[in-house]
Order: sequence, then structure tokens, then C-alpha cells
Amino acid sequence: MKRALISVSDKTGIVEFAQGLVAAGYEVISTGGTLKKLAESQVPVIAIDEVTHFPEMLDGRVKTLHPNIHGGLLAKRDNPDHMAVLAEHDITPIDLVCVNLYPFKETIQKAGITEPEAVEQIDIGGPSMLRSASKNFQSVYVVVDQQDYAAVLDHVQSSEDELDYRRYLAAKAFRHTAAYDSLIADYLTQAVGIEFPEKLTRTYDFKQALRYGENAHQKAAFYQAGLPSAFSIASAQQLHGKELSYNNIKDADAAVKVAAEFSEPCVVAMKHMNPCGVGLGTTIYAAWQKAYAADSTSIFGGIIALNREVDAQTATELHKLFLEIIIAPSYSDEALAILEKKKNLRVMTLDFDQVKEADRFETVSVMGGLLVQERDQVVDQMSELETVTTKAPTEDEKAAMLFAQRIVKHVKSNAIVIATKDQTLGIGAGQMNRVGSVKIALEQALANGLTTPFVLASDAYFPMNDSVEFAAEHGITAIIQPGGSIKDQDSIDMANQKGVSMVFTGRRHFKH
Ligand SMILES: NC(=O)c1ncn([C@@H]2O[C@H](COP(=O)(O)O)[C@@H](O)[C@H]2O)c1NC=O
Repeated sequence: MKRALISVSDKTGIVEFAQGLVAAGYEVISTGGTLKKLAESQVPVIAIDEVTHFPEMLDGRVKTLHPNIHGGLLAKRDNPDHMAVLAEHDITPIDLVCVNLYPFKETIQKAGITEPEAVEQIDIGGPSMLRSASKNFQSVYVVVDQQDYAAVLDHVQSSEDELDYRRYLAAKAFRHTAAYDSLIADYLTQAVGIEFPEKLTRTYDFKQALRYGENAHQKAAFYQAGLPSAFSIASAQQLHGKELSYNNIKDADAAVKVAAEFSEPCVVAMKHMNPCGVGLGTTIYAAWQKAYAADSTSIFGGIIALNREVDAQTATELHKLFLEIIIAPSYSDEALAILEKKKNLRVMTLDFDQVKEADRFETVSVMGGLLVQERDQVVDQMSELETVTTKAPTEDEKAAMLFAQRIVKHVKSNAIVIATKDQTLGIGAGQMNRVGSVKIALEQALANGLTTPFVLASDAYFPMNDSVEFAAEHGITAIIQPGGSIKDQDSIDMANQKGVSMVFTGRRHFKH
């Protein structure tokens, strides 16, 4: 007779699964709570201590950790010595293990959980059995996922050799225990405050299949962090529209990071990972008008992030444009009805109140590795600005500088943002020389018509004075930049010569 060991924390579907195994000719052994559940449904079941000849002990810390269990799982069926040892010690082989683990992840997500409470939810016996059974996939089925119960019942009754299926289950079980251990390791690593551990053991769960990657010939999928931050594109909900694409997810992620910079109503239009228009206002509609006016051409096909509820007035305007995604904390019923008229428009919600819980670190993959850094969450302060020109900026210019500065760090280097205190006017992104970005930003600003004062923010220092000269000659009245070039004096001299004020922040905001 075949033998199955069932020990599950989440008992959903377990009775039917056990009944199926019994019908397929298995005898079932079980631990305390699982045994109770099965016995209540009249499933014939053997108690674990009848196999181990030991009581479950230490508040359940030791139940299945016994040679009678692990011997039964690990013995090679085609190895006579192994089978002789089993016989010698009266150990019955176990042919199938079904385990799901203590809910460690669910526990640490609850508010107010203490370390001892979390530690009690670290499953030891369960992963041990999963590993033993998985190692011996030549002979043993290992089941960790309720979604597999029906298929497993089919496979165990098959007359075919099911080695491939058992190997598949073993791989899945090892992924499961690796992910489980990774969450435990992360939890304790954070508790001891190690930022860059010698092993990075993060885990990600499959979230959705994507039709393709950046281009139609590239396969892709979206994984979300094992413990995703409350404020993250992976936690956003889609209310309406076509499925998200790979590029959509990246752009939406970039857009919400900009919108989250501001506590006042803010609208961000994002295109190809760069903002093309950002507006602030006393209402979300006023902010929208500014973001739209900033660049009413590039917004076509864009992603719009709004950090306040979308009202009907704003939705009416958004509806007039071709947009890929709208993402906001919420929508009035009327606004949602308007936006849902477009079948394909993706309408998403994200909890902007949870910005404080956003990830502190970000990663980018390179061939053969992963770069990890703190996100650039530094906000340059008024008190940090050092005026380096004869002329000092006005209060309005300073406000515009600090606004532009909060945008420029989200623009790909070389990054230039021209802005008033609540609206971008021109953004130059990703050029290989700085003056190129200045020219692009100015072209847009000039096309928008000049609103004084308008200032220019640069994510890094000017290596030469040509950017300052070009900006001043096209109506820029004040410049904010980190400083730090050996040719800073040339730029300062040029600003003085052109009657432009310039401040240094001492802090670079590259985004590569
Ligand atoms: N200590 C052990 O030997 C042990 N063996 C199995 N478990 C876990 O106990 C749980 C099931 O317990 P019960 O059947 O009593 O509800 C499962 O999540 C299983 O993974 C154990 N618990 C923790 O390590």
C-alpha cells in the first residue's frame, strides 16, 4: 500500500484531496490539526505519533522531525541497502508528501506583530519534509500548492512513469521553500539593520503574463515582490481597460514616483520613462491644466499619474486624449463612468497615502548581476541653496527652482527642466551632452510661450559655460545646478555677464 503524509496549515481542499488519495489506494498519516480535520470528515488517517512513536512536542516545534518520517521519504527504493535499513528499523516508505507551511508572510504583514510571534511562525518540520521528498523525486510526489491537488490525483493514478511530473513538483517545492526562507532571512536581516548583505535573497511572485516585452519579439512576465510595498506599481489595482504591457508598467512606475514627490495636487504626464509635463494646483483639475499645457503634443499616448481623486471635470478632459494609462488614488463615480467609455484605456488605482511605505532601495539588472542603490528621495531645501552669482534669485525664482529640482531627478541624464513654481515648461532628457538637453528643453519652453519667472534646473554641473550662455540668451532668469565642475567659474562668469542668477545645491541628481 502507498503511503501519503499530509500536514497543512491552510486546510482548504485538503479533505477532498485526502479522500482522492484514499480512493487511489493510499493510507494517510497526518499531524494534529490536519488529522483532526480529516478525521472529522471520516477520512481514515493514522496519527503521526503512531509512526514516530514520539508525541508531538515543544508546542508543535517537533512533530515530524524523526527518522521514521525522513527515512521513509529519503530511502532510495532501488537501493537494496537503503531498503534493508528501512526494514531493520521498521520504517515504512512514504510515497507522497502534501505540506503547506506556517503562514510566516501573512503573520509579518499584520500590524503589531512581535518578533517572538513572527518566529513562532517559522515552519521547520514542513520545509524539512518538502526538501526530503523533493530530493527523492525519483520515487516521491511532493505537493505544496492547492492548485495542484486535482492534477496530482490524476497523476498518482496514471499507469505511466510519472518521473517528469515528480521532478516538476520537486522543482516547485524547492522554489517554495527557497522563497519562504528568503522572507525569513529578509525579516531578520532587516531586524539587524544590514543594508547590503553578503547574499541577496529576495523573492518575487509571478503576477501576470505579459503579451511581450519592450518589443513584440521579446517574451516577458511581471513578478511582484514577495512583500510588495503598499505604494508600488505592483500593488496598484487595475479597474478598467486592456491588459498592461511591459512598457506600461515601467512608465506607470516612473509616473507615480514623480506624482508622489508632492503633497499638493499634482498631475504628471509620462512618456517613455521621462515626464513631459508636470503641474501643481490647488485642485487636481488646476494641476491637470498645467501638466497638459506644459506639452500638449508629447502627452499623446502618455501615462497620467494624479495624486488626488479624479473628478468628472478632469476625467472629461482626459477622455478627450489618447492615453495609455491613468493612475490615481481614486475616481468619482462620474469620472470613472467617463473614463470607462474608452475600452482600452487602463484605469488604475494606487494608494498615494502609503508613499511613506515605498521601497527604500531600487535595483537594476546588468548582465550577470544586479545593482542595488537607495532611491533618490532627497529633496533639496531652500536653506541649502548657495547663490554664486552677483544677482540673487527672487523668492518666486527660488520656489520655481525647487519645483524643477524635484522633477529633474526623475528625468534621464543629461536632464534639464525649465519650470515656473508649479509647471514644467520644457524638459530635455537623455542627451549625450548637456547643452543638447538645454536646447531641447528651451525649444519646448519657447513653444509654450514664456511665463516669468522661469528657471532652469540641471541634474549635474555644467562642464562648460555654453549651457548658461544659451539659456540666458533665451530668457532663462535663474539657474539651479549642483556645481562641482573645475570650470564652475566660467559658468558663474557667464551668468554674471548675462545678468542671470545661479545657485548651487552641492547635490547631483543623475538618473541613468
Ligand atoms: N515541527 C514539525 O515537525 C512540523 N511538522 C510539520 N509542521 C507543520 O505543521 C503544520 C500542520 O500542523 P497541523 O496539522 O497540526 O495543523 C504544517 O504547516 C506543517 O508544515 C511542523 N511544524 C513546524 O515546524
